[in-house]
Amino acid sequence: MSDLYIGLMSGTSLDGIDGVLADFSGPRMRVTHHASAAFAPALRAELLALNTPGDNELHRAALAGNALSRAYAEVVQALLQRSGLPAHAIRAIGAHGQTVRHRPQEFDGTGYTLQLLNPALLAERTGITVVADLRSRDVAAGGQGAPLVPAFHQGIFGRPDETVLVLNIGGISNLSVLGADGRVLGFDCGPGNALMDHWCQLHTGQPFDRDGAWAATGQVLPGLLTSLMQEPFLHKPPPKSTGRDLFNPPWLATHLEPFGHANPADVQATLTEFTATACSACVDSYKIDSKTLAVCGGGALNAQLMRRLQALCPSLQVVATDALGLPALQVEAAAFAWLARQAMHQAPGNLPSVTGAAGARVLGAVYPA
Ligand SMILES: Nc1ncnc2c1ncn2[C@@H]1O[C@H](COP(=O)(O)OP(=O)(O)OP(=O)(O)O)[C@@H](O)[C@H]1O
Ligand SMILES: CC(=O)N[C@H]1[C@@H]2OC[C@@H](O2)[C@@H](O)[C@@H]1O[C@H](C)C(=O)O
Repeated sequence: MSDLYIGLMSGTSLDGIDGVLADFSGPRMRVTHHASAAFAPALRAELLALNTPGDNELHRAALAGNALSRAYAEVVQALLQRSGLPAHAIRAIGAHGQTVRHRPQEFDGTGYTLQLLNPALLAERTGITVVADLRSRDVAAGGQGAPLVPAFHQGIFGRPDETVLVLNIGGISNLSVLGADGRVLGFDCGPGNALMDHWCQLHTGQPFDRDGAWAATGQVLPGLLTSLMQEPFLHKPPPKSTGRDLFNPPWLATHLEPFGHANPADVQATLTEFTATACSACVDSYKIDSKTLAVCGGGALNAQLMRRLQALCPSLQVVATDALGLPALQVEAAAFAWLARQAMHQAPGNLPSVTGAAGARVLGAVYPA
């Protein structure tokens, strides 16, 4: 049996799907192929709409899950084509799905986390075993169900001689603290790109601020930054996770109200500074003997954000994970390939030290080929 897995991730940025083909047969996992696909505009709009309560949600969510699964299957086909491998060479696909609600430990004490997908359709279309719904078991065990990547980060980036810090800046940002002694912490820091993307789309028609070039033309508004930083989530101790349920356009609008006539470029500069400040505050509490802050996710490509992170973390060298051997845009998808492998080996995928779950658990539901 091969030791090849596919990981598929579509995250809170809602920009599209990242897929990797990962080979676990050597001493270190190796990504051999990467493919990505932007969402079709109608699918993106529907997934975004499904993040908030609306009419006929169950039906719409089921159809969006089907459409997403077809789009996932196309990314799988692209990976197979690029690698020249047949479907049966792949042991399993780890498929994240699209988070549309994330409310762990709320309401009835357990809460829920919901990633849209039709894993049965994905297995049917690809002929490959699918591992999906990778967060629910951790939530059922009293955990946050997120972040799940720290255990994978430890295997790839951990070092015996320093505490390595890995910051993922997707729609939401999360930090992994990889202790030299093998202990791992991790939690969501708060905003990543989601608010910046929303503001950029609204005022420039572009889906994101390429390289942070627009933000770089603005001036940070100190009053707005102070107001944004007062969000209670940012001051809660871990374990903690968040999402678009909190950091969304209405949340931003409330904070913007007193700054009604602000220059849009200044607001973009402030949102970029907000992400950098919220992340650097997390880093500050955990940097101990660290020398490097390794950044992954699309935020690593935002040059202005990276400059601001470096300015706010002067004792660390801020680099994209590319410098450590895994390109920033491949890390999350690779983590879901690893999570699928864990599930297929009946091995735990979560870290109770990160999510707060009652114990280590095998994550995911398996849909055989
Ligand atoms: N060249 C670039 N310049 C600035 N920002 C960029 C660039 N490329 C990507 N991004 C940002 O990265 C985002 C995508 O990041 P990523 O794919 O890591 O997010 P995600 O996986 O959806 O989120 P999450 O980690 O929260 O699940 C885009 O929406 C955009 O904001
Ligand atoms: C519920 C959910 O989808 N959470 C995502 C999201 O995107 C970033 C951050 O919020 C993180 O907690 C998580 O993703 C990564 C892959 C994780 O679980 O580690």
